[in-house]
Amino acid sequence: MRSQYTGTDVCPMKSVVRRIGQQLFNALSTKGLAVLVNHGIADEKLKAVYSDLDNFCALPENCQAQYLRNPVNNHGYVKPGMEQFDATAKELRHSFNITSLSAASMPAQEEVPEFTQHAIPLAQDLTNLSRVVLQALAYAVGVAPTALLASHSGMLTADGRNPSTMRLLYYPPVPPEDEGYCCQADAVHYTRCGAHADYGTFTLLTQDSEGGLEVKLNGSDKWQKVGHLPGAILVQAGEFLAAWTANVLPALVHRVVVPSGAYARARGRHCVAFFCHPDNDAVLPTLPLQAAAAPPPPAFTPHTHLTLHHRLLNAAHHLQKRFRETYA
Ligand SMILES: O=C(O)CCC(=O)C(=O)O
Ligand SMILES: [Fe+2]
Repeated sequence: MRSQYTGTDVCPMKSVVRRIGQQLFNALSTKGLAVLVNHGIADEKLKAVYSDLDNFCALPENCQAQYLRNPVNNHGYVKPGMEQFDATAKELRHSFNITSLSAASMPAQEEVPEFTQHAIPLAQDLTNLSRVVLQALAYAVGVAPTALLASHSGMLTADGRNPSTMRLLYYPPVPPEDEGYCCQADAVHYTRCGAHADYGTFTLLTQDSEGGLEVKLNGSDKWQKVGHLPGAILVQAGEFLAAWTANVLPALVHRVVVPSGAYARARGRHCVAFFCHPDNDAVLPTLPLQAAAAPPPPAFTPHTHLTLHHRLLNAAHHLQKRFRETYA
């Protein structure tokens, strides 16, 4: 059924999508985070992509260099240290951002044999799942069912009108606390991913079982660990959704910490994040819920504190600003 979706088509199972919308809205408004199960994306597809990224990360540096991120379309490889959310720590993370599905923009067959065959269908699945989430959200916030689909119509179309991105992430093992580069001498503090909120509408996040993801749930200033629920996909509200809903659906602040204990530190961690963004020229309707009093903004952080000025920036400018702040 999914393959019938084209651009702004509405998912035919209206009552199901409506119910999902209500549950999503409740979870995102009270916590900033929701969990999707029975979404139809097989775990094998994720594992295959995790392993392709391992193979990419094992390539010689000069070979990886051909695929370095292009700042114009945000597509490509981001090596450790190139993107920093936290200026006080060195972030140990390899990412491969995918904003174009053309085979030519993927690692070559001779270098990582099945990268393209695995990444493209997964990106299509996550785009389709994002469409269901968009439609569900539209019901929940009381706008026309097609309103959010229409303003996110260019996801992964590679024509430059929508910055949505599927990102593959690999966090390499780190030495035990009491030895190596992670501790003393240079006094540099290392982490896996510094605290931030994502920039777009929402993020779909899948992770392996290694742990380390922590969140500040709406209204709380305490970091809480996100456990691993096999097969589940997390939905995290982003800054654009927060701005559009006047913080009724606040952006989720999250980070990934280096685990403690030699065993856990000796293992790498994998994740796939699908950042769902509006089209660059999207004009979203005013929400009926904006008439209601908006809750106070979350306690944290430099990245989520959206001023009126930010809200007036269009989605594309906001994203470019965030890229300038975080990419070397
Ligand atoms: O690895 C993760 O679980 C989160 C990654 C992340 O937050 C990001 O890339 O924006
Ligand atoms: Fe994130």
